[in-house]
Amino acid sequence: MRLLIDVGNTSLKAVLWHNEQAQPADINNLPWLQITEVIYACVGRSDLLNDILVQAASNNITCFEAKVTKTLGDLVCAYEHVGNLGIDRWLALIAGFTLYPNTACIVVDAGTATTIDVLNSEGLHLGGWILPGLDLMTSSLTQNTQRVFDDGKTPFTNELGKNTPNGLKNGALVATIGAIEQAKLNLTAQKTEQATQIIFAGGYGSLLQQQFAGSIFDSLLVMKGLNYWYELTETV
Ligand SMILES: Nc1ncnc2c1ncn2[C@@H]1O[C@H](COP(=O)(O)OP(=O)(O)OP(=O)(O)O)[C@@H](O)[C@H]1O
Ligand SMILES: CC(C)(CO)[C@@H](O)C(=O)NCCC(=O)O
Ligand SMILES: [K+]
Repeated sequence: MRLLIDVGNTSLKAVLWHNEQAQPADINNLPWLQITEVIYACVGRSDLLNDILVQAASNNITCFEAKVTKTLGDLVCAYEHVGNLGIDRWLALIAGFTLYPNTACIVVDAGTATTIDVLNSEGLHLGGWILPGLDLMTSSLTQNTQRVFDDGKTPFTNELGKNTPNGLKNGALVATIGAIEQAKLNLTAQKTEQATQIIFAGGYGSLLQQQFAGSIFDSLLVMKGLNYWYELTETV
């Protein structure tokens, strides 16, 4: 089985991949005797990995760090400086491209930040945007104003706000929805015949998915991307 690790800005996530399925991994009690390789990606604090990489080395298990490259098969990165693109974004794109071949995709990863990446049906990454995540949007407002407050119980909805927490929470949600709508325009401009697949991942992915008919939420998107990255990179 494979150990897959995604180090983000808020948390480190790990799963064990076995028989095409993900199992939860307890990073304090890993089944080293059964692990065949470690594949990891990091946009956050790399020191969080130290302990695991040392344990892997002492068990003679090879570790692979996923990196962004200009191309991976038919997938082409939009960035000129590919090393600047977050590896989590690249992995989510790899997963989108592999799960929905020949389909234009908008890939949205909604965690600490919300990233929106646009991929045409040929595998060309057209680029994307980085927005503050929903919590960062609201906390930056409550922390930098005197009178904007959250009550800790108001949900995010797309309705007009009629009190301050509603205005705050819904403002963050509709800003994010609006950006996804804007992303769609970049694909219709490309005369794509097929419908665009919108794919959500991340802590707020499920909430956002409910705003877009026909879209999907995949909590394992980045992990699947890690697996595909490894398989596609090894066979090249
Ligand atoms: N059901 C949920 N489970 C986990 N997080 C949730 C949930 N609903 C909302 N969130 C929010 O999602 C965010 C966490 O998302 P996620 O785990 O995708 O990324 P992250 O670890 O914060 O980001 P990064 O990958 O940069 O570390 C937090 O802001 C959290 O409040
Ligand atoms: C935007 C985040 C923080 C999202 O996790 C990550 O993808 C990242 O650190 N990206 C680097 C900047 C970029 O993607 O252009
Ligand atoms: K993330």
